[in-house]
Amino acid sequence: MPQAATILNNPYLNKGTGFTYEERKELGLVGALPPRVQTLAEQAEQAYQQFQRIEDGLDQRLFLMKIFDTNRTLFYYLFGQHIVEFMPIVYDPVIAESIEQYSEIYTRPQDAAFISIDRMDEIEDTLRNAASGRDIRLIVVTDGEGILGIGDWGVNGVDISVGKLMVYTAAAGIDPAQVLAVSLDAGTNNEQLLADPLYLGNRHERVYGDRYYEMVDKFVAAAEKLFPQVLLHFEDFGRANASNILNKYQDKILTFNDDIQGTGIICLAGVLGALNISKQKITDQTFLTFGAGNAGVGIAKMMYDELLREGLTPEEAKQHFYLVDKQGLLFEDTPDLTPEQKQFLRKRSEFANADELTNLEAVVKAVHPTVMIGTSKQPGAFTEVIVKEMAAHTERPIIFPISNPTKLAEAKAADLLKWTDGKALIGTGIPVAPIEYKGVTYEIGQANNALVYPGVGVGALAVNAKVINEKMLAQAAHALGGIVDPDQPGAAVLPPVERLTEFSTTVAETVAQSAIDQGLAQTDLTVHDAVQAMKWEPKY
Ligand SMILES: NC(=O)c1ccc[n+]([C@@H]2O[C@H](COP(=O)([O-])OP(=O)(O)OC[C@H]3O[C@@H](n4cnc5c(N)ncnc54)[C@H](O)[C@@H]3O)[C@@H](O)[C@H]2O)c1
Ligand SMILES: O=C(O)C[C@H](O)C(=O)O
Ligand SMILES: [Mn+2]
Repeated sequence: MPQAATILNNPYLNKGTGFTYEERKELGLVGALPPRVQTLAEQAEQAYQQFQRIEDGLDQRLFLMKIFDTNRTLFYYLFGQHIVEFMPIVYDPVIAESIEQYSEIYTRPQDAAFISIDRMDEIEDTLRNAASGRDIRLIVVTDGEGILGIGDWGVNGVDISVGKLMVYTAAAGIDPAQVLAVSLDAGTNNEQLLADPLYLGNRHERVYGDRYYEMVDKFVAAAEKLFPQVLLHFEDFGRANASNILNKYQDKILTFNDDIQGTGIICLAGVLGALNISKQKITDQTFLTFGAGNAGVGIAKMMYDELLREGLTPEEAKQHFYLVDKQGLLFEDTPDLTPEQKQFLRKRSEFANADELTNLEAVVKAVHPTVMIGTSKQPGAFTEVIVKEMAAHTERPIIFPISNPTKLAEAKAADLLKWTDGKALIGTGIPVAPIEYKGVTYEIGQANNALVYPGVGVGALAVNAKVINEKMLAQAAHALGGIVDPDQPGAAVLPPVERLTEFSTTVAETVAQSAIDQGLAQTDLTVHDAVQAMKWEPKY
């Protein structure tokens, strides 16, 4: 291929009209671009004007992806300038639409690595080819089985890996040339995809069990071999596999599961922020988690560990938790429990009406939660009756309906404020604009793991941490909670997305310091220098 085309088609190298005349001469680009040389700021302004002419969210995303595909510096410059506006388009909730339509609207692989369970001998080549000589430090991998709350989307799920990585760079500044999105295609049980002639993944049912774990093992081994300093971020795996994978690798390699641990930290941070506002203690709270899957149990575990750190015994701490799933309140004799759910079961003898506790309303009446978190994928499950019942027994109910995307949220923030007369302390999965209620402007915290995983990952990478452990995660949660101004009327329980880059640095430094303090870091740099050294800036 002639040199001009090679450069102009490489998004890591291409500056488009940003190439100076000298560069054009040097690189063999003379005449291959319109004559005018633009600055990055001018290119961004032109792109933003085009963006503003597009109305539909998915079309806006496709436009931004076109820039991502052609000029990654321009993409991140633009993203950095419009972070609040672009987050819901590049990431959740619009990313859900792009995943559902991935095969139909596919144009480019976006540098992802596509691993197939049917070709396990090609795993190493796959990673090597997708990396194309890049020094990979961060992989976001998904098998697409539990995409947000929308279920099994097979290979289409790769978009969540691409999207999560975009947020990493925008928030914590990791060099986009050092990241790799990976799809593990074990098949899909999504009938719609299996019947879709355009579906781009393996057209067979999902493989579980030994062969599945053999694929994961081979992927992990190949990734560690090719990229010895890599962090493996697992995203949107199904409930049956996610914890098994985490438990298998978390003490051996640098890895974490975002849905279990990232979500746990952001919810702990949100609860700490809420308690700063209500001036209450975490040890006085009663936690109800509705939807006890990856996120739900991960959240309960993070809160439970916090109660232990506050000095409660395991027995005392457990008394603060109630898990509710499809079966209702989870008891010791409830059928079909997952191993993770078994950490937080209740005894039927605690209740006079245990057999009636098969739905959320009955459980809320019986246990009077002060913190209620929704990770159930059941839209509208936090009804007016339930929320009013909760609010009748606690001054400032902490309510986080965080199922994604928008259509799956357990409640809308505006309704929660109305039903509790402005008392609810709210966290939502997707961004929500400020809400006026009785003369107060309520800022709504976004309890989405995106506010915290970039800092955690980059902090761990910055000091070459050997593992990511509970202590680092807890300290990350506290670092975020501390950024809230609790005395402002209508204050949010979490810091605003417009300060994402600032608090991602705080989280990164906290995690890096924690790794050093625990003797788990491998660096000679100071924390500040190490985190700064990870930072890539979009500039020519
Ligand atoms: N805001 C965030 O940062 C964040 C992070 C992770 C997950 N989530 C959201 O949480 C939701 C769950 O994700 P996950 O990864 O835990 O999925 P999961 O499949 O592991 O868990 C979902 C749980 O909900 C339960 N459930 C299903 N129907 C129910 C019902 N009628 N009543 C009660 N429980 C029911 C399932 O049995 C399962 O245990 C998704 O919508 C996801 O988008 C949000
Ligand atoms: O992707 C998100 O928006 C958050 C979370 O990881 C989820 O699965 O919903
Ligand atoms: Mn997720």
